[in-house]
Amino acid sequence: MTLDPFPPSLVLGSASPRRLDLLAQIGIVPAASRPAHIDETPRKGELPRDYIRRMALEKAEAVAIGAHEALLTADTTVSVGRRILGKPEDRDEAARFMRLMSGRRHVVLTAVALRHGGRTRCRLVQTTVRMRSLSQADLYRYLDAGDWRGKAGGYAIQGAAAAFIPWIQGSFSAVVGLPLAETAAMLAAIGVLPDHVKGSPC
Ligand SMILES: Cc1cn([C@H]2C[C@H](O)[C@@H](COP(=O)(O)OP(=O)(O)OP(=O)(O)O)O2)c(=O)[nH]c1=O
Repeated sequence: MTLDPFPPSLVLGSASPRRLDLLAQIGIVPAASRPAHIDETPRKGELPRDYIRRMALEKAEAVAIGAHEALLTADTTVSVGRRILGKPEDRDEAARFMRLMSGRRHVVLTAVALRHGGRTRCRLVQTTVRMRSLSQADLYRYLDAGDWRGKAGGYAIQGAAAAFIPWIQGSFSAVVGLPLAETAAMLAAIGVLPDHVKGSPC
């Protein structure tokens, strides 16, 4: 592989500590984090796939970058049929979301956008997740712990909710917020490589 001697400096357009941790897992350390603040309200009748792509792209437009920087943004949402379940506003909404997912499959969609040199690339990754039936006690115990805050659909597969999820098909890292295989490939295409690759002899 020919390595670009001047790869762009990576900016993570996110406030999510999970996205930073996921990037670190594959040896990518952004030079800066600049969260994107956008209105995340779905449009009337907007389909989940259209919505999630629009969110990642709007985040990619909302953050200013320099000529030698590349911007990575992402958005994760849960969909049950055509319904979009974003981050719950409060505990009651989280309870409604969990009841809707209990005992059935739902889809987690994550879109990743990468803006660099006047061009924006976007990838959408879909993962199907099965949640077992939740008893009232399961639900209340989970909600009391507060892990629903700031998570699409009101749960975190990387936390205690793992006990409710016997099966997924797709990308675990995408459910947590960033599909690592796809993101690594997008970054490699513009010369942003993991630390362990940068240091290796040719
Ligand atoms: C379904 C699920 C979502 N999530 C998280 C990933 C995302 O951080 C969050 C969905 O909200 P997002 O709007 O995608 O991201 P964010 O608000 O956390 O951060 P930013 O917009 O600044 O990038 O839900 C989990 O951590 N675990 C899960 O199992």
